[in-house]
Amino acid sequence: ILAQPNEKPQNDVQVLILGGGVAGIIAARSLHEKGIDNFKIVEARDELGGRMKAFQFGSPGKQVTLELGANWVQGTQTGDGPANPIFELAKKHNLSTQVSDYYDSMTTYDYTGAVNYIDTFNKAIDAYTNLTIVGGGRVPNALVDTTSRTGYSLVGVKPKTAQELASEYYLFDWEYAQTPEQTSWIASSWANNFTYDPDQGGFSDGNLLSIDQRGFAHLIKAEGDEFLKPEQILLNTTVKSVAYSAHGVSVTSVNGTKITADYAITTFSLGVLQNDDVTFEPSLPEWKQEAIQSMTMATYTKIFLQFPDNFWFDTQFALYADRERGRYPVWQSLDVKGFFPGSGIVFVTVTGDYSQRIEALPNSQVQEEVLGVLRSMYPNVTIPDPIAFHFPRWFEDPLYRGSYSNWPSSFVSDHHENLRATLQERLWFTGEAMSQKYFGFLHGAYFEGQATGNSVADCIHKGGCAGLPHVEQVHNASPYVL
Ligand SMILES: Cc1cc2nc3c(=O)[nH]c(=O)nc-3n(C[C@H](O)[C@H](O)[C@H](O)COP(=O)(O)OP(=O)(O)OC[C@H]3O[C@@H](n4cnc5c(N)ncnc54)[C@H](O)[C@@H]3O)c2cc1C
Repeated sequence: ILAQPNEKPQNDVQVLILGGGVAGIIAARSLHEKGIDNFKIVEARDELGGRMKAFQFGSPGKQVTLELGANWVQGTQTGDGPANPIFELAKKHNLSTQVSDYYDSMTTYDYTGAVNYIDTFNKAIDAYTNLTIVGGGRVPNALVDTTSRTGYSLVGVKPKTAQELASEYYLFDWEYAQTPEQTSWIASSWANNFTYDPDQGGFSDGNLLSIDQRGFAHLIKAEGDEFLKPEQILLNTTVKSVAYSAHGVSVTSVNGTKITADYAITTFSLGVLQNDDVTFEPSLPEWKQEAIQSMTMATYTKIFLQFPDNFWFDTQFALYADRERGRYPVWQSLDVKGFFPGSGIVFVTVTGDYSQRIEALPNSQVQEEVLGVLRSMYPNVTIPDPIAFHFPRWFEDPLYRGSYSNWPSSFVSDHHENLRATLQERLWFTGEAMSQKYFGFLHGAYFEGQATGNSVADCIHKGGCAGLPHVEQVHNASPYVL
């Protein structure tokens, strides 16, 4: 039977929220707060939280709950200034955290062993601060973006030695998960200033590490428990395709379930969108694809080791300067006061291309390389085999394809607008990668989820809306002329 021309098709729900991470849950909360409860969150995994993902680590009897993904509340609050909403959720849900002392609890090493180069390290802190101030200062003058490497050079910083390069790495790559060459000067300065610099509208320069044994994701799960009903959550359901038109959306899962809705909000990571892990019908327009492929999905990898006994530094952090920049550089002890004393756990972080490299290797080879670095750091200690060893492969994981987004200097404001833009007035895009000020961060996912949830609710209340606009073609400010 053909539908009558004016008959409005009945959809299963008003809004489908695709993905149950921070952005999805906060989008749902915003809908709920505006009186829209006819929504469903569709999540591939068996739990909510997304990239807030805990696991049990350690040999039997010595196990601790640690975080494979997000671990820090980055920027908290200064006085009664703006607060990081993740900090507020951590307080509200009594999350157990510890102050992470990035700058003053540091021991330095290079490939010859323990070497004190704290002076070099402190100079790198000043260089980075200067980089972000001058980078932010380009915005009011409408100066063109460049890479952060260009920025460093323009503020007179040209690291050369292994110790200088490791110090730079700690300030830069360890945050953005990519090199200064791969990263926008303006966008990285903004992300830094709006998060860490209260003088620029940021929260604070404090960082809290979650040590909560319910997992860091407890804060977002507990928030969800306050308003989500069981019928609003569909777990263990991997979305395969999303069909969209001016009349609504239809979502099909890998096991064939089909759900229709008036609106859909996708929260898939940038990596998932880039890799066609979910397909769209019709395929995404050229301007949307250009935006998706022009932003970068970076990777940040924590490699966990547990030893029978602690033989290492007694600070929270250690920096290792290899001959090769980015080779197992940032070490963090959890076997330290306030964290998990007696646990025998230490972890090392790699990022960017180095993360992709180790994901392609067998665990045994990565373990050997890491032990080799420890032997360089401690030439006089006989390093035993670890009793537990683990690292996640975020880049290979088809639900993420990396850890968080990073903004390259070729990604311009119009691309950013197009990344967020609505399709056919029905299909909305949100998540950390869509945040202009806080891409990469949990609070970026939060603010984007909130903004999208509010916009979709307003749209429904108005009986429809155009959604967020796009730019059909992204042009150079002044064209190339032959
Ligand atoms: C290793 C690592 C360290 C980090 N450290 C920090 C930190 O210390 N502090 C900080 O602020 N941020 C950190 N981040 C970033 C932070 O975790 C993210 O910005 C944030 O969690 C993103 O939330 P989201 O809702 O946008 O995306 P996601 O959490 O990715 O949510 C999307 C959801 O979609 C689901 N999904 C994907 N594909 C499908 C499909 N086909 N069908 C159904 N569901 C699907 C996923 O399972 C996921 O639950 C880190 C991330 C990683 C990976």
